[in-house]
Amino acid sequence: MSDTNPTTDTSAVEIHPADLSPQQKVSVLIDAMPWIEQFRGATIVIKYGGNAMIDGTLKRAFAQDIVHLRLLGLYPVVVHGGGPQISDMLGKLGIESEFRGGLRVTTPEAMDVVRMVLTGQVSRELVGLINDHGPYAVGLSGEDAGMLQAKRRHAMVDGDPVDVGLVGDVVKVNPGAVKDIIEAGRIPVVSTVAPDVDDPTTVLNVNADTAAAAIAIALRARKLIVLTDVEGLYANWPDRGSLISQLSAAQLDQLLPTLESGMKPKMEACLRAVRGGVPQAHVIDGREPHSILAEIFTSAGSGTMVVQDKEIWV
Ligand SMILES: Nc1ncnc2c1ncn2[C@@H]1O[C@H](COP(=O)(O)OP(=O)(O)O)[C@@H](O)[C@H]1O
Ligand SMILES: CC(=O)N[C@@H](CCC(=O)OP(=O)(O)O)C(=O)O
Repeated sequence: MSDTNPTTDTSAVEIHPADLSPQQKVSVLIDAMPWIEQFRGATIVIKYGGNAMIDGTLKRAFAQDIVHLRLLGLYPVVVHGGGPQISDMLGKLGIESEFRGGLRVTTPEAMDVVRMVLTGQVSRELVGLINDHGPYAVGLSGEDAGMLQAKRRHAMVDGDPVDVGLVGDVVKVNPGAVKDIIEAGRIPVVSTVAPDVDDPTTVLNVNADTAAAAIAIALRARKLIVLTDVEGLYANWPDRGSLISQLSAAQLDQLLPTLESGMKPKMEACLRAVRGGVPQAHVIDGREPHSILAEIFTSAGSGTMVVQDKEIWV
């Protein structure tokens, strides 16, 4: 593969386990073994986007995959979003909601709702779904044990900075609390609200993709996996034939200015993670049941993988 052309892959095969012969089942296991061995003991940060939380079946499959990772000896850390859920609640409460440059304009009134929905609704639901399998999940927010600190930021619209209210970027991660939970054999589920580094009594709304990248770097994770509602990154969105299966950080750097909001923070997060020392960052399809397992434990992988510049696979 050339240094400038990311690989594209459009193949999608749907097979049910009952359709496999015993020999095929054994080949699947044999294919998975080296990956299980390679990632045993690894911390994997999984960002679960609000748009990927489509229905109960998918959410249960997600929770099951997270528990499978733990049982196979990996250390999953879930960082969740909840943009659509926040918008729904703001709508129900009659509070106007607007995005500028991909960030929600967050008034103090809206911030109360963001915090309530992320920590009191989305986190509780995910913790409950994971704990259906055993007492694994512990929910915590960026406010707990000083885990995250954020600095207020602007959005960029047509090259100009625009005020978006109580919105921040993570500037400091103290991973102690998350590590304690992992060491206790449990699964941290993180909500990305964070105290303002310049005024700790104020809490800021943080984009969950970029927060997940910062957490992955601080935990020295082996992978950041971002689940969303498309197969991965398309070179020519919305051309479904242009899915990129892998690209280097340098290739992504070149592509970033061409990307639209939605995918832009996700790919910025992947770039930040890889440049911050995370060996691989992935964007995968959260609408596909068990796409996390397909990504980690199959040779083909799934979605789009961003790797360090020297690691591009041919
Ligand atoms: N180049 C691209 N490749 C894939 N998706 C893209 C691209 N550009 C824009 N998008 C949009 O980005 C969306 C994913 O971002 P978003 O809606 O913020 O997801 P989430 O809630 O999972 O964080 C996709 O559904 C798609 O509409
Ligand atoms: C500043 C900002 O825009 N914050 C996001 C936080 C939630 C989020 O990122 O959720 P998804 O991953 O589901 O998009 C918001 O208020 O929607």
